[in-house]
Amino acid sequence: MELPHAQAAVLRAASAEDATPIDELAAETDLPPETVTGAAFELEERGLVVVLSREEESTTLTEEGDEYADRGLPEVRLYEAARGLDADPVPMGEAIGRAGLEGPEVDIALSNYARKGYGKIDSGTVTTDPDAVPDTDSEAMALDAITAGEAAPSDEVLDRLERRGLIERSERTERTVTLSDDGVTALMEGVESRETVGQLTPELLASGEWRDVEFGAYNVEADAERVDGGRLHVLRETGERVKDVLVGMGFEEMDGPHADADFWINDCLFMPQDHPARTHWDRFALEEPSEIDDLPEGLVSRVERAHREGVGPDGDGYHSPWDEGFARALALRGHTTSLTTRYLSGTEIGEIDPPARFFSVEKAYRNDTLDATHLLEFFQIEGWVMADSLSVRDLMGTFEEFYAQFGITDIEFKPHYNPYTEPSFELFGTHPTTGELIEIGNSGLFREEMLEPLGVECDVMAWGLALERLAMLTTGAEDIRDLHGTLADLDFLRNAEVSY
Ligand SMILES: N[C@@H](Cc1ccccc1)C(=O)O
Repeated sequence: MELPHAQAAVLRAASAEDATPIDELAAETDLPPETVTGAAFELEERGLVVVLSREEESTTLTEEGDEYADRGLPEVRLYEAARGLDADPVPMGEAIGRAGLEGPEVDIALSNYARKGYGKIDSGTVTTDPDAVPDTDSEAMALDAITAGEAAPSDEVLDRLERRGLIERSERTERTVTLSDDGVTALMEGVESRETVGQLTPELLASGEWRDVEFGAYNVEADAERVDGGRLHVLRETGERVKDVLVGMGFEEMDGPHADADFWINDCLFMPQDHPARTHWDRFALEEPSEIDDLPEGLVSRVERAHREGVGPDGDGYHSPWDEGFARALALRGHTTSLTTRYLSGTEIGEIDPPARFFSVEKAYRNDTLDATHLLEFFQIEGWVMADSLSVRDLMGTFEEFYAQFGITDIEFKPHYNPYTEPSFELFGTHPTTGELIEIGNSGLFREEMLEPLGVECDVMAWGLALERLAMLTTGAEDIRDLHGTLADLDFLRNAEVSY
């Protein structure tokens, strides 16, 4: 039988008794592993070998892990150094010096010391717990086992080492090749190798040689090196997708300033000036410039009147002070509803007649406490629909249609309160992995006290949805900080898929 060179070599190197790993065949045939894999699959297609694939998890030490495997974990070294000194408690500086800890190792030692029960660190001194046994430190033992290529330690220890950046775990496909009966027969009858050409070159073309050579087939299943090229950030990708969906639903995009007057951010929304969200605690005020130059005069007095007296014959205002200076103050917008008030007032693109639909996917800024579901700046999916007659059913139907585009069909609504909408609803979605209900948005029908001063005479339903929360539902991220910011998980960002 005549076979291309690589296939003939692999066939000769394979055995009928043992399953030989690709790496071994590569070493034996002096061919690159990708070529061996390709040849093995082609031989399997001819029925001459059997290729078995198995997923293997491999663990390797990082540079830092390697160093600790060699010199000991910083916290263990600190414990041993402190034990060796004749005092208890030991002055910290002395223990650190004796342990030979330098630079970042000092913090690493201190932060793991108490966690592992080696003793206490208190006002510049170190105490040692006489019962601690650093010789059996599970992390140190795991580092040793990995170095020696011994059986994998428990997942829990591996997780901790991975979080400390001491190991890297990766999955690879391990393939083995075994001769089939037909393969053995072919070898006994004799196999000759024939050269094949892997790549068409300008020389082959120019010389006309391409007419006579035999080209090797492409193997699209061969293992290839993984290359992490650049890609759009999941949030950006989700945002782009949201825009496409909304444009598809007939919405037009709004645009406007990130730093804006409180007038547009709050006063036009019938937010009383003494509302708790308007204190300096919650907003990022601008120092320079601190005030907007121009506000539309007529609108300012209509808004002031609504705040003081309410709207309509039975209207009632807030009976609280209203000050134009307060309305002029500039801040980073705490919600993108400032774009909605600008557009509804007619100052951006002129009067808007019903029916109309507008949206934005833009940043908002709040002085919140950072946690798994809150960031200081985040993207809001703002939107509103203006029509002659709208009901809560229209609002719910719009959300159902919107979220269904992302595969989310189980949103829940909860009655809520906003000074500018009546009725108001909060939206919740179920997290795909934790099963927890998370808040994904806020919505309602704008009330008269807001619409009348803006000169809007028909119904408007509106909402602000959190883009990050939508991304958490579609990607399964459990912590918003995995998506965005200094703690973002690169692996997650490389692999996350935006599902819809
Ligand atoms: N501005 C609200 C969202 C919202 C917009 C419009 C109407 C109702 C609610 C928020 O940030 O939570």
